[in-house]
Amino acid sequence: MIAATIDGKKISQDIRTKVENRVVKMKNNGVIPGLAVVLVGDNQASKTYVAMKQKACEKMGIHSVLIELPGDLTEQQLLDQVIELNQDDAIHGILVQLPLPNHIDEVNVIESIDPKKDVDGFHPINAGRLMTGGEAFFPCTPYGIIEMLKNQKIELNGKHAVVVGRSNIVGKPMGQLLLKENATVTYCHSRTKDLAYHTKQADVVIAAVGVRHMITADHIKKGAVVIDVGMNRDNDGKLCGDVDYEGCLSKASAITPVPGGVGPMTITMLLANTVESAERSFAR
Ligand SMILES: Nc1nc(=O)c2c([nH]1)NC[C@@H]1CN(c3ccc(C(=O)N[C@@H](CCC(=O)O)C(=O)O)cc3)C=[N+]21
Repeated sequence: MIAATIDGKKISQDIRTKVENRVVKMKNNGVIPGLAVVLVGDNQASKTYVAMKQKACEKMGIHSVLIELPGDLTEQQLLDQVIELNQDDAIHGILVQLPLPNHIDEVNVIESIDPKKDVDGFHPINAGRLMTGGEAFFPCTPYGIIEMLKNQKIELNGKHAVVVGRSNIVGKPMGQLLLKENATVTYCHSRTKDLAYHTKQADVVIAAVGVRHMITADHIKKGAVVIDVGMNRDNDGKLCGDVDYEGCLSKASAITPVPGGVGPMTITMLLANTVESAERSFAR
C-alpha cells in the first residue's frame, strides 16, 4: 500500500474560500475583521512566518497590522502594547509571535491578551475552556489538524491517537481536541520509555517533537495515519518534518508532507479564528 498524501495546501484553500465568504458578509455589516501581529526582535524565522500570515490576511480582506518592536524592550512596554490592542475596536485578533526574548516572561504576556482576542488560543481561559467547554479559541495547529482529518473523512471516534510531544501550543491541546472527537488518546514525550511500542499501537500518530526523522516506518503500524507537525531544517537548510516521510509512505494509509501539510492549515485556522472573533464582537 502507498499512503495517500494529505494536501494541506488544497484543504486550506477550500477552508479559506469559506472563511473569505464570511469576511464579505462581515464587511456588508460594516465590520472589517482585524488582526494585529506583534513581532519582538529580529528573529529571521519569525519574520518569515509573520510575513506569511500578513499575506494570507490581505488576500482575504482581513485588515492586518504588524507591530514591530525592538528586542531590548522591557516586559512592561510589551504588556502596555498588548493592553492598547485589547482596547482597539478595529482589532479582533492579537497574535504575539513566539518565541519572545529570554528576559520577557511569555506567560505574563499571553495572560495580558484579552481572551476574546486571543486567536492563538494560548490564554489559560481558552486552554481551560478547551477542556471544560464554553466560548473559546482553539490553538491553530491542533485545530487545523482536526479540520484536516475531518476533510479527509478520517474517523477518530474510538480510534487510538498517539500524540508525540507535550507543548502547550501543539501537543497538549492536540490531545484534548482528539478526546473531544472521541479518540482514545496517549501522550508520549522525551521521557517516554520505548516510544515505538506506543506509536505502533496508534491508528493516528501526531508527531510534534521538533526532531528531524524522529518517527520512522518502524514506529508505525500498517495503515496508520501519520500527521507531521515538525518544522526542522536539514543540513542543507531544507525544511523537513519529524517524520521520515519516504520511509513511512509504503506503510501508512495517509500522511502529511512538510512543507504543504500542517503548516498551511495553521495559518488558515488563524484566519478563521480572527473572523470568528469579529463575528462574535458584532453579535455582542
Ligand atoms: N504566537 C504564535 N503563533 C503561531 O502560530 C506561531 C508562533 N507564534 N511562532 C512560530 C510558529 C510557527 N508557525 C508556523 C505556521 C505556518 C507555517 C507554514 O505555513 N509552513 C509552510 C512552509 C513555510 C516555509 O516554506 O518556510 C508549510 O509547512 O508548508 C510554519 C510555521 C506558527 N507559529
